[in-house]
Amino acid sequence: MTSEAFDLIVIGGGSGGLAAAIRASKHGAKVALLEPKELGGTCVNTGCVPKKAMWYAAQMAEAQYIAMDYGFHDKPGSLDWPGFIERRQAYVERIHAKYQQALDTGHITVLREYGRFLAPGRVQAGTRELTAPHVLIATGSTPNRLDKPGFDLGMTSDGFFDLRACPRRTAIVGGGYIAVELAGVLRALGSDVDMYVRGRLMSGFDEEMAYGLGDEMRQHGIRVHYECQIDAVHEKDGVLLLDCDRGDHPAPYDALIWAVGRHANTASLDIGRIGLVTGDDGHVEIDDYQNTNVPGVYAVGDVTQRMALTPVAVAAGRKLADRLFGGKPEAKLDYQNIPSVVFSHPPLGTIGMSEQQARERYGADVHLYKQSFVPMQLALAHRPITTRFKLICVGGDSRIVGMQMLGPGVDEILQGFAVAIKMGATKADLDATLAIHPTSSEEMVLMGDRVPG
Ligand SMILES: Cc1cc2nc3c(=O)[nH]c(=O)nc-3n(C[C@H](O)[C@H](O)[C@H](O)COP(=O)(O)OP(=O)(O)OC[C@H]3O[C@@H](n4cnc5c(N)ncnc54)[C@H](O)[C@@H]3O)c2cc1C
Ligand SMILES: NC(=O)c1ccc[n+]([C@@H]2O[C@H](COP(=O)([O-])OP(=O)(O)OC[C@H]3O[C@@H](n4cnc5c(N)ncnc54)[C@H](O)[C@@H]3O)[C@@H](O)[C@H]2O)c1
Repeated sequence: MTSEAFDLIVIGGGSGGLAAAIRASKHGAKVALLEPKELGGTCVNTGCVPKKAMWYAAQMAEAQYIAMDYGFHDKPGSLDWPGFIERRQAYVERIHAKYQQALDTGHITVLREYGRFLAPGRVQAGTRELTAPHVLIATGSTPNRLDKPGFDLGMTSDGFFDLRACPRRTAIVGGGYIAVELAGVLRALGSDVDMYVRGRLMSGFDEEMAYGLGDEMRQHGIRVHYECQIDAVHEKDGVLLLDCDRGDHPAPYDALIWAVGRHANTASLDIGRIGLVTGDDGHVEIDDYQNTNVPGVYAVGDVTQRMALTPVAVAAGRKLADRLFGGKPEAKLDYQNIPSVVFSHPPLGTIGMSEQQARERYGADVHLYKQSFVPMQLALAHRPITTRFKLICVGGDSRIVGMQMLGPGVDEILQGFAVAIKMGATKADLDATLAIHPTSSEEMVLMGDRVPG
């Protein structure tokens, strides 16, 4: 086996790995990147990008009904699903090409192979052996399936992206990001959707917002079954039947989607050889600087299970490259106040703490401001989707420690407020900002008195 020396070996060409490799090459490092599949990883190929494309299609489907309410008399049409998938895939391929170009510009050696540790600074890639003082694990995660009878009859989010038509009736198991997002998309595109949720929707999110989302999803025609587990799945006459622990006998389905979390991709890495420490659920343990327990071996992104979001993987990868090669020995990602949007129907935006987390940390010092309203666009259409804004504040100066929003448009509203919160904004800073009228976002700077309690 020939051996080639690099400054950095990156294992995984998804969001985190690409960001680290490209940034390190800009700092002059000689980099090898290992990726056996398409460039871009989960986000580009089976995550954010195709998901958002489907979400946009779903928004278009809904807009047709709003347009009819406004007096446009055309009948709503249904999506040319295969045609749209082609358009979606063409967009994804443009992203692949852009990544390839950036890798070429950085003179990064790309090997379309799985990486496997031979020793801490030695990695096998097919028939080649690579060495480097620094190795980054950025191998991401894979969707879970539960281990119960008939469970292989269902698909995961990966399978959803392979669909070539809208299933007539869909069951979704899970109540997290992927479950609520796919439920909203499928419903809007014409599927009859049931959700089976072990506890509540979006656990870890602000409870009031999560139940608010459940209410809106119900209004949207999605049946949400709370505190319900599926024990087995059967196929009969071409349809899927579920056994539910509550003894219900749900209707037959054409498709079943498992959205029950993801596990870290470490199996292919042979981490036993280097004594890498992983957590109970298999994720790679890291410190604040993305160091693992093995000197010279780092990890970023979903494989660490620390806020499994693309911008987090990207920022962690870039900070690490800056620290190792960019003369910034203290560079690290600040994991506080990371904004996130769930592309549900309607979307849910969050930054900072939920009310429950704030009360646990600050007790009686927590106070709230709330606003709810029907957005003008929908009031005109007689579609009473309620937008909910909630500010979670602490202290005499009402410093904002959490901002929660649920409603149409919040996916684009949150980012600007996230800047303010990162800068330490107080309620008085919002009050001092003039409204942009008439918008939904203006309600965030027009909130009245504290909510009692
Ligand atoms: C359906 C869905 C929707 C999502 N939507 C959003 C969203 O809207 N916004 C958002 O911020 N996040 C979203 N996410 C999460 C986001 O996709 C991930 O957080 C992000 O892709 C993580 O990047 P990563 O680099 O850690 O891993 P990945 O992007 O998964 O990349 C890991 C790469 O490593 C490769 N690999 C694995 N093992 C090896 C090996 N041994 N050798 C070499 N290569 C290997 C894999 O092939 C893969 O390409 C979504 C995820 C899903 C599943
Ligand atoms: N818009 C976005 O930014 C976006 C979108 C999709 C995914 N993501 C990221 O990807 C990650 C993975 O998404 P996800 O939806 O798979 O995970 P998740 O952690 O958000 O949700 C997992 C769900 O599965 C349920 N679950 C787990 N084990 C179960 C069991 N044994 N039986 C029944 N239910 C069970 C949980 O209760 C939870 O409702 C997310 O945490 C998020 O970080 C982000």
